[in-house]
Amino acid sequence: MTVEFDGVGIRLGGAEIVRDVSFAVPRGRVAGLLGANGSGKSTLLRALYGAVRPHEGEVRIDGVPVPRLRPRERARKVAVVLQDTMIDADMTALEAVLLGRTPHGRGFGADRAADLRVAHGALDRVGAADVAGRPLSALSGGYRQRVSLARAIAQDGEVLVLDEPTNHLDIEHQLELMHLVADLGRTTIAVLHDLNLAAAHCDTVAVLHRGGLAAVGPPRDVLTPGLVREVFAVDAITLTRPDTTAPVLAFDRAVPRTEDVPASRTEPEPRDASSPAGPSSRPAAGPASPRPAAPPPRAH
Ligand SMILES: Nc1ncnc2c1ncn2[C@@H]1O[C@H](COP(=O)(O)OP(=O)(O)OP(=O)(O)O)[C@@H](O)[C@H]1O
Repeated sequence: MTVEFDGVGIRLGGAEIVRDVSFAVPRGRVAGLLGANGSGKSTLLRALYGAVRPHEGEVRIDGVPVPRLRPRERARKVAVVLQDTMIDADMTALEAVLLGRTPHGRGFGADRAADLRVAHGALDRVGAADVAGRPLSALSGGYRQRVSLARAIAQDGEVLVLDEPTNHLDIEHQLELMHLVADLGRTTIAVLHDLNLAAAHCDTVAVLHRGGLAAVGPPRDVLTPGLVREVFAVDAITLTRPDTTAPVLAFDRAVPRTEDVPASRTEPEPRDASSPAGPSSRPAAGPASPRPAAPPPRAH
C-alpha cells in the first residue's frame, strides 16, 4: 500500500505543529521520519493512523484519505507500534500480541486457534517466544518493545507505523529489528533518532524541521553535513562504507542553533475538526527526489 502525505498541516492547542508536509512512501518501502525533538514527527504519524485530523491537506493510504476509512478497516491496514504504551498492562506477552488480531475477529472466540498460531508465530519472529507466558510488567523495556512489534506483525496491516522502535533495544536487537522490518515487506514509516540506523536501513528519509519538511529522498542525498548542521545543530562529516557504499555520519560537536522564532499562534479553527479535510491539488513529492525546504517558524 502506498502512503501519501499531501500538503499536511496539523494544529494542536492553537499552534501549527505540522505545516505543508508532502511526501510519498511507495508500497513495501521503508521510510525513516527524522528530526530533532519536538519537530512534529509523532504528530505527523498520528495523522496517518487517524488519531489527529489535519486542518489542511490529507494523508492517503492507497489513494483513500485516512478519515474515510472506518476504524476497523483502518486497523486492518495500519499497525502501529508506539513507545512503551503497554508498560502497565496487566496481561501476558501472548495476550498482548493477540490484541493485534482484534480487527480480524469474526466473533468472540471464533478464530481462537488460528489467532493463537499467528500470535505465537509473531512472537517467534521477534525473538520473544520464550516470554509468551510472562506478564508484560515483568519484562524488560527491550522485550516489551519486541512484544509490541509482534502485536503489529500479528495485526497484519500492510502499513507499519513505528515511533522510535529501537528506543529500548541494545545494538544487536536494534539491527535485528531493522532487518526484520525490511524483511516484512510492508510499507513502513519509522521515527528514528539514530541517523546512521536510518541511513543504513531506510529506502528514503523525510526530515522534519520545526514542523515543516526540510528534505526528503534517499539517505545518501538527504543526510548531508549541511542538513545535519541546520536541522540537528551538530557538525558532522559523511563517510562511505567501503562494502555497501552506504553513507555513515561521523559527528563532531554541537553547534549553536539558529535562533528560534516564537511560536506561531493561529486564530481559532476555521473548520469543524470533525469535517473531512478538503481535497488538495498539491502533488505529493516522491521520495526519489531530495527536496530542501526553508524551515518554517518553530511551532512551540
Ligand atoms: N496535544 C497537543 N497540544 C499542543 N501541543 C502539542 C500537543 N501534542 C504535541 N504538541 C507539541 O507539538 C510539538 C511536536 O510534538 P511531537 O511529539 O510531534 O514532536 P516529535 O518530533 O515527535 O518529538 P520527539 O522527538 O521529542 O518525540 C511539540 O512542541 C509538542 O509540545
